[in-house]
Amino acid sequence: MKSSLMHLVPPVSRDRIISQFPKWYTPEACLQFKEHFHAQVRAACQRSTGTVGLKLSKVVVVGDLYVGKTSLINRFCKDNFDRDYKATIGVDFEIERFEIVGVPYNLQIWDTAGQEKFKCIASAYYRGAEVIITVFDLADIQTLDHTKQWLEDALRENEPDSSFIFLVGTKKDLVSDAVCERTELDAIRFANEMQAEYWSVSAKTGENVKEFFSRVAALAFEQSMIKELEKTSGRMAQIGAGNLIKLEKNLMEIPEGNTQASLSCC
Ligand SMILES: Nc1nc2c(ncn2[C@@H]2O[C@H](COP(=O)(O)OP(=O)(O)OP(=O)(O)O)[C@@H](O)[C@H]2O)c(=O)[nH]1
Ligand SMILES: [Mg+2]
Repeated sequence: MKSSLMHLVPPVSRDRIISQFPKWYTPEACLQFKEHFHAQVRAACQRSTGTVGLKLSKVVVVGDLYVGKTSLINRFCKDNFDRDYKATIGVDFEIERFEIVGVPYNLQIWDTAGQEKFKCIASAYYRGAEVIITVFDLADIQTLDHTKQWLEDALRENEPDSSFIFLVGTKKDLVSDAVCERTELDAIRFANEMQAEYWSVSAKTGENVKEFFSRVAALAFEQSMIKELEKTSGRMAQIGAGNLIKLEKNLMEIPEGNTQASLSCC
């Protein structure tokens, strides 16, 4: 039964297969400087029999109207770009399939409306976001000022410290390198205050779009795997301060000689 169902699912496209941890955009505003997946996560992925295949993380994209949220998502999910503006009404979502360290994984990407009149509809979908992407327009600096409010609204609907936060400057193609660099300085300051990782992208040219979503997927995947390991090992796993993970030997297959694994995530 299982194998016949497997045949119905087309393979994940090559550029959605992640085996190395994708790199950050700038070290000045980076959530985690890791270069590899956590050892326990890799081990769990190798043991995985496919039951973790239904993994899905919720991503919510917020920001002012016209900043390019829909365009960013469409560039990544459909590889297209529409120069005409069609306002998002309420919310919309896409599911994007990945394979991370051999394990099938999905991002459910929620595109929300930036227009004030749709805000109460859109905010009903903020709950349970593992990732919050706050978007502004590199060519319209005022939209950066509004990102903190968008983030605050999204965080209000979620448990404290339960979401990864990204700040994304869009329309990189519309600004010169000098303007981009200047705006990035402000954006990086904002990102640090918001405890967000920063990226500059262009939906028009596609610059940094795949890299950005690969990074989102890898961070969200690892976090959800760690949560699952914590759950399955129950009392034994504990995430300590500074993102240290400590897992007992018998359950987590730690090499002989170590009484405890203690690996920094960042
Ligand atoms: N040159 C350029 N234009 C862009 C880019 N991204 C979006 N745009 C344009 O900006 C306009 C707004 O883009 P949308 O993606 O619809 O904006 P939005 O944030 O989804 O807007 P709402 O749905 O109203 O919240 C459209 O005309 C897009 O073609 C980009 O990277 N470069
Ligand atoms: Mg939109």
